[in-house]
Amino acid sequence: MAPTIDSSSTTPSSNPKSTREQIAHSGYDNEGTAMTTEKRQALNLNGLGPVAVETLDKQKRRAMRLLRSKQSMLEKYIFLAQLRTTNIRLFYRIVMDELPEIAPIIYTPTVGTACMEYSNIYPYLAAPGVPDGLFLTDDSFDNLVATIKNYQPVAGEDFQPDIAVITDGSRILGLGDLGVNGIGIPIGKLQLYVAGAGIDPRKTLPIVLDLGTNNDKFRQDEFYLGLRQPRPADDQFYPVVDKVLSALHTVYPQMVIQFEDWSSEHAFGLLEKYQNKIVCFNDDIQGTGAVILSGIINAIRKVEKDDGVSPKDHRVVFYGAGSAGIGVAHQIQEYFQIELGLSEDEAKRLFWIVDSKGLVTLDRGDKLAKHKVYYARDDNHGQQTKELLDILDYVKPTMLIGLSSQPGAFNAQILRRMGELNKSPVVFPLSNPATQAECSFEQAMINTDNRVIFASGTAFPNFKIPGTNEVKVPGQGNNMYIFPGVGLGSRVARPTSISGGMIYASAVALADSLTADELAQGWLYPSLTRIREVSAIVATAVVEKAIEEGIAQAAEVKGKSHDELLAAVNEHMWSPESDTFGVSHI
Ligand SMILES: NC(=O)C1=CN([C@@H]2O[C@H](COP(=O)(O)OP(=O)(O)OC[C@H]3O[C@@H](n4cnc5c(N)ncnc54)[C@H](OP(=O)(O)O)[C@@H]3O)[C@@H](O)[C@H]2O)C=CC1
Ligand SMILES: CC(=O)C(=O)O
Ligand SMILES: [Mg+2]
Repeated sequence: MAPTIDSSSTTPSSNPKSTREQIAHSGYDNEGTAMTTEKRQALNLNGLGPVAVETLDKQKRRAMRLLRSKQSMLEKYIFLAQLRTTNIRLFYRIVMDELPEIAPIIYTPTVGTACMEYSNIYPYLAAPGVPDGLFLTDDSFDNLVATIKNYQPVAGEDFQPDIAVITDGSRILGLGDLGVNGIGIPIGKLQLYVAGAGIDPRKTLPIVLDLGTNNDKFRQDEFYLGLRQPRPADDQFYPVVDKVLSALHTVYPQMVIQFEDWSSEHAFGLLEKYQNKIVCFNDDIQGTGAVILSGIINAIRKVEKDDGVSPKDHRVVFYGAGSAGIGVAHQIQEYFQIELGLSEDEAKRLFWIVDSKGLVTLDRGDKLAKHKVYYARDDNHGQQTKELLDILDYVKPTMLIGLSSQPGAFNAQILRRMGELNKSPVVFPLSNPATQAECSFEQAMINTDNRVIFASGTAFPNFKIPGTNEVKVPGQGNNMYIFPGVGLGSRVARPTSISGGMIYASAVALADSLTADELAQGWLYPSLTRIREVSAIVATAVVEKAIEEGIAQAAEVKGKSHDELLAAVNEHMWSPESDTFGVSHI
């Protein structure tokens, strides 16, 4: 509990030092210039700042002016990170009000730069004594439990997290193995949980499991802050992860765990092992699968309406066969089976998967990773195709989906070919951050005579069609539209596990969440400015599916109508104004 303050009096606290320290060490308690004169007196802060008492809105306008004056995106990231640890309320007011401007700073693409630089900037990000993430490594079970309990973001307040995002830093966006520097990703994802789905910031737990790194450059960098050792082999890796997850589950049995940016060689195995044991999901496999299915549903509807293409006539090339590519393929396949009535075999035959060695086939001669085998083609008659252009000529796809982290892979020739093959080619270069994207929106527009149906993982600028006043807005196919709603829905329904049905329901709900105006503009995804409304829709669908499947444990959701569930979901949402933040409620 926070130090007790007599709310009926303005007498200085009997222990002013501890109160001051608490404010200095907690962005949850510090209101900065918004603190009333009465509170300042009660906390014995007289003379420790200028007299002005400001509104949150005025604080926000000043902070935005300073933020916009910063030259580089990394400086903006650092500024916001510092703001977050010194004044949480102001930070989230800004993130929520200005999400389209702030998301590219706290999330992709800048979070990628911040992770690359994390060891250089870490000491300057947080206020002294304020933890901004939990750093775990291989240890005994008892020590892990003690370390987990040691993470208390608000001094003296009982910490009961709703959601943890955990990475081992082995595949950070499309930037590879960044070791302990990967902590920036769970931090950024959880900020979107707060801004996008109203998860209480005091109930979020960002975790990096530092088991070393295979990034030689980092291991030799004098400023690198993680363990300077190679990553363990699988016979060591899996037992350590098991111990860590058991410790987390022991301390916080109700907490939802989101796996994030684990290398594909482990991501599938971990999901398979834990998805029915603990309440967890893998964002790169399932969150990405759902968000891209949602965009594809709207693309299918659009080309059917505009060009008369039958949904069953789509052929999809996946460029990239990692956790994201295969996760997306499975999710779209489910749609083809459920909504279009195709058999499993018919649906799966509409997909061609490409990895670094070319088209994935059963007779290619190499040992395929387990997650690729299901989609490996057996109808290639011995022919192996390596180049993407040849693959396009062979498959004649209607859709090209990039999850390869290969910048420029969708070059002018590839894009032109997609434009020749289709009236409205669907091209999704989804790799992150923007430096890793397979192509930009501008390139896709120019090389398809502006006919492309487009979504990218990182937001690209709008495109003004030359010689006209028409401005086209690119879609952003990023799992940030899904994971906040899945987490919130799981928090509300308290399911025994997060089922495939719940993930599928989240995708369909997102696809159906666009307004008539958004659809009329040809958008595939809703505006980010509506993220809370959209997350509530997604979360409600998740809760309803959990109830339908009989796995929801929360008694209060059972027997409720759709509107009642939507209201219950909205009631769960935290907002900066509704929070009194420890000592500030005097
Ligand atoms: N938009 C979004 O919401 C999301 C985007 N992503 C992005 O997706 C990307 C991939 O993530 P993930 O699947 O986990 O990563 P992986 O590294 O596991 O997968 C990358 C895949 O791309 C393949 N690849 C590499 N080079 C080539 C090449 N020259 N030609 C064809 N294929 C190639 C790899 O082949 P091989 O198997 O042979 O090595 C591998 O199958 C990342 O950039 C990530 O940021 C991820 C999640 C969400
Ligand atoms: C968005 C995301 O999760 C990724 O690029 O890994
Ligand atoms: Mg990810």
